[in-house]
Amino acid sequence: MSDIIKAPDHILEAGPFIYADILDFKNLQEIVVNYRVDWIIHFSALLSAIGEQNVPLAMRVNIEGLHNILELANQYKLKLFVPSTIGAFGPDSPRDPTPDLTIQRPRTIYGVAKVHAELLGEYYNQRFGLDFRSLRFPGVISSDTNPGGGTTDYAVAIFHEALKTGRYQCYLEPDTMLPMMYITDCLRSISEYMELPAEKLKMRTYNIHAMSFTPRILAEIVKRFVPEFEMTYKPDSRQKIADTWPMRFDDSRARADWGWHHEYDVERLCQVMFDALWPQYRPGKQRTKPVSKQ
Ligand SMILES: NC(=O)c1ccc[n+]([C@@H]2O[C@H](COP(=O)([O-])OP(=O)(O)OC[C@H]3O[C@@H](n4cnc5c(N)ncnc54)[C@H](O)[C@@H]3O)[C@@H](O)[C@H]2O)c1
Ligand SMILES: C[C@@H](O)[C@H](N)C(=O)O
Repeated sequence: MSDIIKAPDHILEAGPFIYADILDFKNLQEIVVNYRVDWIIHFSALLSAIGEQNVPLAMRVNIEGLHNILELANQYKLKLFVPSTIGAFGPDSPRDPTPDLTIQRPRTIYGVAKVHAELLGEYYNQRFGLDFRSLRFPGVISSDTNPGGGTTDYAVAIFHEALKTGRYQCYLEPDTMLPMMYITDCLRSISEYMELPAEKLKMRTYNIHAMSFTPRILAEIVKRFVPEFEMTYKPDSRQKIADTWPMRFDDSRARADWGWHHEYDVERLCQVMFDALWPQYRPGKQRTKPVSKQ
């Protein structure tokens, strides 16, 4: 694993970790040679909301960085995975559901860079035979890391705030529906997809889906675990982004072509998030049993 930031202890304990700046092509070459790299999983990016706050940096990291990674993968014949996103669609795309192949005119630099990555990766695949693979992910939810500056961050922050303060002020309107996925499904999708023989793939970029919910729906479930929880709403600039994104993803092609299936729905997601975060915020405090659905 690599990054330009210092890794927390649990990452250092999990395996080798090195500094790598995706904007430094020579250093990337050194790493590939010295560590005998044969696959690249290219996660580095500025997410949608933070990208709008610093467009020049987002262009460098998300576009120039991708160019380096593609060139590197092609030069050393590496297998390459680049995640895409619901953010690769825009207001002109069908939103409920959004199919794999449709109009893509995103309105964020993040989305524009992801469409660029999808197209360039597919071009390198056809032109040079590069084994480029991409999955378009919903908002990914995990208890391991803090939200990274995306439009879907509320669906992570809500769990921390519910346990920490019993309150959360949501920056999206209560009925804004977005596709989401639990991290375990996300990571499993990458490993299953990357292991597939190339002949199984009819496309190089697939939508994958797990669940869709609104802030209101999520707040109602959170309340079953933390009965005192209260959510208020104060939409900000992220609302404008969410309003242009898919509400539900049509992932039927991933399901048909290579057997994609999700295992976590919103109920199970809440269960695992509270299982993981409860001891951190309420150590020694008896876990309340979730109130069952009315
Ligand atoms: N989190 C989601 O909901 C989601 C959904 C769809 C797709 N994705 C994609 O998954 C990937 C990872 O997302 P995330 O949520 O972990 O984002 P994140 O913001 O948490 O992580 C991005 C990482 O990129 C690193 N980075 C920034 N500049 C760099 C540089 N010059 N060189 C090397 N590393 C650099 C940052 O230090 C950071 O650790 C992104 O490509 C994102 O588009 C994420
Ligand atoms: C959806 C995804 O790409 C990211 N979580 C964002 O909101 O920007």
